[in-house]
Amino acid sequence: MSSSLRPGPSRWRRAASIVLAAGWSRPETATPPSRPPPAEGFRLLLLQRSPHQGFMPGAHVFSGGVLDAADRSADWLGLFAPHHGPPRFGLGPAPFSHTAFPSLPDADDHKADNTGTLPDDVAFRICAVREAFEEAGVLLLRPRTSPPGPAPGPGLALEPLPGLVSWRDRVRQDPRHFLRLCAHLDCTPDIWALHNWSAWLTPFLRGTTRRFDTAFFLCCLSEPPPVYPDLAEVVGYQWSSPSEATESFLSKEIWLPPPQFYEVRRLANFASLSDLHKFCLGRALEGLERWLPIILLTADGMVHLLPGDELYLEDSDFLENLMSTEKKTEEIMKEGKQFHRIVTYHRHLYDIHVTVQSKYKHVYPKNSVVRKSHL
Ligand SMILES: CC(C)(COP(=O)(O)O)[C@@H](O)C(=O)NCCC(=O)NCCSC(=O)CC(=O)O
Ligand SMILES: Nc1ncnc2c1ncn2[C@@H]1O[C@H](COP(=O)(O)O)[C@@H](OP(=O)(O)O)[C@H]1O
Ligand SMILES: [Mg+2]
Repeated sequence: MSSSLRPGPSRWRRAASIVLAAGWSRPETATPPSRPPPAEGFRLLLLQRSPHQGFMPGAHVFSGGVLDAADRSADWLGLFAPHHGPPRFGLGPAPFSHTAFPSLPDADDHKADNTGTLPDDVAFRICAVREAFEEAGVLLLRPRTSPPGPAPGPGLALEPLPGLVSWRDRVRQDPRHFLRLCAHLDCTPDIWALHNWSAWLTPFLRGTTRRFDTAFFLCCLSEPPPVYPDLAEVVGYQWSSPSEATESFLSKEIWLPPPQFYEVRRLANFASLSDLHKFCLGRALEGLERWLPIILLTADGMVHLLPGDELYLEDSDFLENLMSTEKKTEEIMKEGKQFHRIVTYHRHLYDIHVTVQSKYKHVYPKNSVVRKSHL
């Protein structure tokens, strides 16, 4: 096995994303009769990125984007008062923090003076809520008069906003308008409905110039809100259960990047929205590991190695490196035992292998089995 070096540290963009899971009671008009109804009682919002995006063009992803200084502004304090404020804004005790591999060179927005700004736990949630509004027109807000603390069950998005298009244009042009929109509606971002779920670093691949350090939050809604793609960054959307999303991916209707595929498969462990919601509440204190996938190029494919896999090396050289081997993927798989990896055979065929125990009370996906007919 060899490693391949590329000069220069990447510029990391801190970002946030929401996995929006909604209960589903609509008639099954969208499911063709040839397909069985989905096994899971909830669906996930997948947004289709524009083919003109510089990063992951055309991919189906969860809504999300880069943290803006406006998401951390102390101007939010007045809106959260009087019920919520520093240090935790009603988010409950801080989750355990875990020794994180890798440590990153400071993100650009961290180099600025951070005094007087909101804590990360709040700012990333505001970012994720703002991006869901910008990209999908979904408003995850809560009236300022609501009782403090997290809601006991799945929530609801706000009704469609009169003047959506002009508000959205203003927010897209200047994210500071999002605070003004919230003040106008006498609401705050529903930060309490966003549960820590995962955190992914964009893996190193030759030619990848944009890399993200993304916090993924999970948000359960009792029913799917109307979605209005912005038709700029996002050109379409679908609500799919984990099994439907997997099927759409395998049948080449949609393309999912590996981390999003992993999350979809992980969510296939849950039979219902209430199970998923209870699970999120139950592990609120457990904290997260931020994962840097390391790419192993094989003679005929690519493997995304994840922490815990026997080939994964906690070596910061792999922030700017990949591994390569002259062996074929099948040979590499036969040689190993301790797996936490996504094997990519081709653009529309990934296989997840997990033989390690999950950490911090999270769930990992079940092994997925390659159908030889797809190879
Ligand atoms: C939400 C994003 C940060 C997008 O930000 P943008 O809307 O472009 O400002 C999105 O990049 C995201 O969800 N990132 C988290 C994980 C990630 O970076 N995934 C990319 C993986 S690419 C990959 O695995 C290599 C491949 O193409 O096979
Ligand atoms: N009409 C459009 N078509 C394609 N990409 C667009 C677009 N309008 C904005 N974008 C891109 O979407 C990204 C903004 O994403 P977000 O707000 O989710 O972080 C920016 O990419 P860059 O990050 O490359 O500048 C921006 O250039
Ligand atoms: Mg985006």
